Amino acid sequence: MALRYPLIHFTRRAVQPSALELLRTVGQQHTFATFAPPVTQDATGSKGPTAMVFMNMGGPSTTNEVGDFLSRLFADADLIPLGRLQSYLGPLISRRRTPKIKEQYAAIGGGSPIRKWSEYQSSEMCKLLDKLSPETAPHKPYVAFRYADPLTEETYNKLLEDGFGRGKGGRAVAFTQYPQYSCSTTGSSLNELWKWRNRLEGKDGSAGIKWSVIDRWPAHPGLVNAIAGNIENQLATYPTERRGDVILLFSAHSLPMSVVNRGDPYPAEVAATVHAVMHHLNFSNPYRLVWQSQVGPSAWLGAQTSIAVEEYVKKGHTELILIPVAFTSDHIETLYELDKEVIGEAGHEGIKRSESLNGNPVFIDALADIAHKHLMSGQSCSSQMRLRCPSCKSEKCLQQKKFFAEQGSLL
Ligand SMILES: C=CC1=C(C)c2cc3[nH]c(cc4nc(cc5[nH]c(cc1n2)c(C)c5CCC(=O)O)C(CCC(=O)O)=C4C)c(C)c3C=C
Ligand code: FES
Ligand SMILES: [Fe+2]
Repeated sequence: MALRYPLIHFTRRAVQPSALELLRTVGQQHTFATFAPPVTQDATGSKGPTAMVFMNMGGPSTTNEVGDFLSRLFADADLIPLGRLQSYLGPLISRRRTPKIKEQYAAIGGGSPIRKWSEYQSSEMCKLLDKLSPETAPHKPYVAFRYADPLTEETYNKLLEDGFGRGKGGRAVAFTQYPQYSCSTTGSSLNELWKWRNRLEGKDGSAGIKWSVIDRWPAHPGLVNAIAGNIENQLATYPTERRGDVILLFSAHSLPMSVVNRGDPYPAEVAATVHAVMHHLNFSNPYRLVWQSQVGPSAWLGAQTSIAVEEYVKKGHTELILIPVAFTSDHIETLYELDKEVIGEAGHEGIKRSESLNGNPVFIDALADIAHKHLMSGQSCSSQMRLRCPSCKSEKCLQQKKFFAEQGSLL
């Protein structure tokens, strides 16, 4: 069998809180021990508490966690299908890849900031949501990662300890933090959530947690506004007379062509984000969407970000802004791949990057609005999520989608 992953070549108000402020805020999160167990309706008319579960891939918080992170990632057949050899090849590839990736995390400060940002974003969003949606308050923030702590299993157990499910009912919203849906990212997180739901609550799930899913939000006006604000901030650093000629290079994590050809919705949804941002900016600048972070020798969706920058420089374009568009916080692919490799190696001071969303208050308002609209809609998931990829053969996808769709109306 051919080895697909051969052993190792393999704003507006964008004021970011300081690390200290962050710690303080996270420390002030609602402590759930004080919450009453879920009820259908309390004396104030609230149907809460409502658990708001932020789903994402996660990342190693320290370099010591890189090995475990990669071994979970290469064990995920929804992301990297290695067939019957998965349990043999996955650990082998991840072990061989660990030293290189460890160095990259060391170079960006010793770990991924994703946990810190996810905890901050979810707790800030819940505070806003308590005001926007008293009917479903209080809202309790949770984070469930696919490959790093807190893992989905741990978070599901926490939900049960906190009085949701197992005969007590209660409502939880699985809120993907990937704005654009891919079966390799959000799909994988939902498969994992569904797996732990079956293992920890049993398949019949009588008075189990009532789940609904926010499965995509690629063109939400708040997301668009936050990305556009960051671009405008960076554009303002160029001289006025040349500002309109700066190339805007939107960059998203690529997908293997096998996933694209299966009919994955991600490329079209990323393009929808880019178009909405450019519309918001009144198409002020020339732009392109390019794709980064290809791994291994198989064919991936292009044009590749690093090559696009090199080629534009060769054509004499040395003023361009790279814009991360498919991830909501910093990670090695912004801080290492874009900043150190692509921009660092290009060696032109006119080549810059717009900020990631991180703690941007415009973005946190957007999260609250997305969640509020979802809670008011009563929908268990979007109609788009009910449809499988045309060439999907996965029984897991079929059952998972059926489960979430059958949660029915939540009003
Ligand atoms: C929306 C974003 C992402 C998509 C789509 C995605 C698909 C995808 N990724 C791999 C393989 C790897 N990804 C790795 C790291 C990684 N991936 C994303 C995002 C998406 N991936 C991020 C943000 C990160 C970095 C996390 C961080 O904390 O910094 C890795 C591990 C790193 C490495 O070994 O290079 C692999 C491997 C595939 C195969 C895939 C689509 C099928
Ligand atoms: S792979 Fe897309 S629905 Fe199964
Ligand atoms: Fe990835």
